[in-house]
Amino acid sequence: MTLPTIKQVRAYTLRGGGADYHDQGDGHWIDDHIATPMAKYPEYRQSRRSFGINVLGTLVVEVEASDGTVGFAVTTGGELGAFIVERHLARFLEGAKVTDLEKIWDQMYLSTLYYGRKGIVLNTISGVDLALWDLLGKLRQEPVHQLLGGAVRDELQFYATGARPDLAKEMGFIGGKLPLQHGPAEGEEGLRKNLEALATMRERVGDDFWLMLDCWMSLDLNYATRLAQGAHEFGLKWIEEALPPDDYWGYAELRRNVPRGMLVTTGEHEATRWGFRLLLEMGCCDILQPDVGWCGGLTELIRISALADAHNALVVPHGSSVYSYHFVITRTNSPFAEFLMMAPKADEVVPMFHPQLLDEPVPVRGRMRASALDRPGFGVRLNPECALERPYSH
Ligand SMILES: C[C@H](O)[C@H](O)CC(=O)C(=O)O
Ligand SMILES: [Mg+2]
Repeated sequence: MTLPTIKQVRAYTLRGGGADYHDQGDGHWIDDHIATPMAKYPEYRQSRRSFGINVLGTLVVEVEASDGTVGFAVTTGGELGAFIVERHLARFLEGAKVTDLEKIWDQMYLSTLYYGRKGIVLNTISGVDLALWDLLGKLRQEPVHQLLGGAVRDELQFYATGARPDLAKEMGFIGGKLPLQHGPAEGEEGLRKNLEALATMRERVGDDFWLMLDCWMSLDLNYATRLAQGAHEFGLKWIEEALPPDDYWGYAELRRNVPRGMLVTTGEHEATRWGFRLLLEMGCCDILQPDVGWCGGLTELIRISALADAHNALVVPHGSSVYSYHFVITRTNSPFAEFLMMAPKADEVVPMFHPQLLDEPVPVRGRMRASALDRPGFGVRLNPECALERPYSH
């Protein structure tokens, strides 16, 4: 079978929610006094947008094949990502075979090593990689999960991240992950409020519903240990991203410190097989949470997942909508998935990358049939009502 070659790569930016899911308006739960590493500065405590959590915006990568078929993907990356795609990475794609995913990944990664390795560069490489998978699926008229080896179960099960696990329970999710609101700078009173919020939620959801805390890199080892110990009586299932992502040593110690049965999870701000290898070999966590749009894309996630499996660790990707759904359904060591509640009050299910994608599937009663993913590529379209800008070209 002769497949076309890659004719052109284009990068666009988009604002307003979607892949940069922190880019929301006022009154959204996701920006309401959430503990962050910046919360030690009181002026940046109430809102994450105040310190720039939404400065990047969405990056849209389009890859057009010589027969006119277009694959695309969205991730967090905005104008910086667009520059990297247009002025640097495009050269490794244009003229290449559409099946050259491994070679293209290797060239993108190696050629950016001198300024890349993690962060925005890996977000961008992920976006290009996901657009290539989408293109390949469209050309072969197969969903990406089929290209990955096929579904290992009939449906996905989701836990929900948001301010209202009690409503998530009513909506059929298997668990709820609350954002931690107070960091160490808010002292003993903050710690008490954090535990009270968990206790209140436990009371509302009853004993059998999973409750987790997302600490978004905001704590230190001592505080995280005390929080975990205090949270044990309220049945906390896992403590997530308690420490800054570079503190591998702290995570290893936290994992030894937490009460028996409580899990330590992290990885949404980690990238590549080498970053995850550190987390695994140092015994930092029980569940790895790579974001498919940030960790190096699907091509890299396949490697991360195999490495995790050999260490008996689960992989439950962070957010990332369809890019995560197509992966999780194909892996036995990814038994469930995350759903980020993007409704401002976390009181209804809206597509995670709303409004940027059309045909984005959503969980119904906390579940998604594999058949909901049975369209070519990732099965989504760009919403033509969202205004694309192309800041650079080549
Ligand atoms: C709620 C968290 O602070 C963050 O916005 C999302 C996240 O870390 C997660 O979904 O996990
Ligand atoms: Mg998280």
